[in-house]
Amino acid sequence: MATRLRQANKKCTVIGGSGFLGQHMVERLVEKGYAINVFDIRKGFDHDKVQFFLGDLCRKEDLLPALQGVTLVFHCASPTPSSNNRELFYRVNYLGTKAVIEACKEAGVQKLVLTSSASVVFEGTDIKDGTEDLPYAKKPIDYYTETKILQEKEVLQANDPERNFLTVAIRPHGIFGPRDPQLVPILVQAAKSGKMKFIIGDGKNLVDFTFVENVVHGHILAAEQLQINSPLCGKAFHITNDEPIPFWEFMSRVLTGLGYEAPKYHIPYWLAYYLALLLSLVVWLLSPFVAIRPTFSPMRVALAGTYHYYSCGQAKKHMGYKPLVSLDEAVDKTVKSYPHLQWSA
Ligand SMILES: NC(=O)C1=CN([C@@H]2O[C@H](COP(=O)(O)OP(=O)(O)OC[C@H]3O[C@@H](n4cnc5c(N)ncnc54)[C@H](O)[C@@H]3O)[C@@H](O)[C@H]2O)C=CC1
Ligand SMILES: CC(C)=CCC[C@@H](C)[C@H]1CC[C@H]2C3=C(CC[C@]12C)[C@@]1(C)CCC(=O)C[C@@H]1CC3
Repeated sequence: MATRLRQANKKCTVIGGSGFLGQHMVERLVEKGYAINVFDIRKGFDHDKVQFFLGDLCRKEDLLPALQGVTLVFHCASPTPSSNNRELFYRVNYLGTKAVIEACKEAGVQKLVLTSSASVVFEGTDIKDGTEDLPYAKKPIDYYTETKILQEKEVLQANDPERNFLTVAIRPHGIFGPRDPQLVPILVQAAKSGKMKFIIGDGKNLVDFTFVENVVHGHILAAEQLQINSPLCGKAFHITNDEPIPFWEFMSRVLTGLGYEAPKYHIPYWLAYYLALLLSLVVWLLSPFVAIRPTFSPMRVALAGTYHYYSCGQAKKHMGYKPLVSLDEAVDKTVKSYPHLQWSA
């Protein structure tokens, strides 16, 4: 009987479990002895200890079978930020998250851990050691962030100890690591096409890049510490590597690690920003005739040329969080995991 209860307590569902973060979450949860359901629109991998449920999280009837007998749900699904599809972000991140909450309540789930994003407070201007009490961005930098704000608010408001339904949001920033389909592949693509020659601004702006295993650790700690009356209930927590690094130093380390040249010419921030604005205007004017998605966008210039690093003091205090993998080790592991992206003459 005791074993059955323990097993039920360790059964969880990872929504978005086929994605980059989701798959790393699943691997760690398996190591920790959890029984796992993955819910996703696609099957990203195979694992004999994982049960897959394919469906759209916007549909409660798709979700319910994946939540039966489950006490804990991690929600780390989202359309990819680069899709820039307003309607899709709104539907999946906002309406879909409402469906997740309803389905969790209906299925008797007790804990919901959302993967939010530190960018919910970022408006394109400097943030140094930002804490969780910064207000949500009034002018979010893109549609993705706009709907991450709506999503986070919805999840935190759903916290309801009286009905034994507890929620918490984790706000990571700049997740990287093996199998990331975004950061390293986009950078390498840019380097290959000769677009990584310029440092935007003076190159001193500090940014958080967070190794995926640390992000996973933060999520699991949050889930395990989320109890009635705990300070986690209905709150958001930054999870970072706690080692902010100049944005361009990080880019250079990844690029040189893979055998590409580091950017070396400086371009003033304002010039880069206005060039990117001009380029988006041209892209917009041409949009009836041709669809172009430029690497160089005002949003990316803002991410690359401003300070944006966050304090994870609250996670340390209330969850006992401490990054497991240092930035040096993390960059090393990441670079080694992309042998196919190494420069070759
Ligand atoms: N990658 C990063 O640097 C950061 C990511 N985040 C958040 O972390 C979470 C995970 O991100 P990644 O793993 O990088 O993204 P990803 O794109 O690798 O994974 C997202 C997963 O969600 C699934 N999904 C999308 N729409 C769905 C739907 N309608 N129904 C069911 N599944 C659906 C996708 O199939 C995919 O497997 C997201 O919520 C993202 O907003 C937050 C901060 C930074
Ligand atoms: C810090 C953070 C939130 C990182 C994750 C996002 C990254 C996937 C992109 C954010 C800024 C992007 C960017 C480029 C590549 C991809 C990012 C690092 C460029 C370096 C690509 C080449 C350029 O034209 C400049 C871009 C600046 C921003």
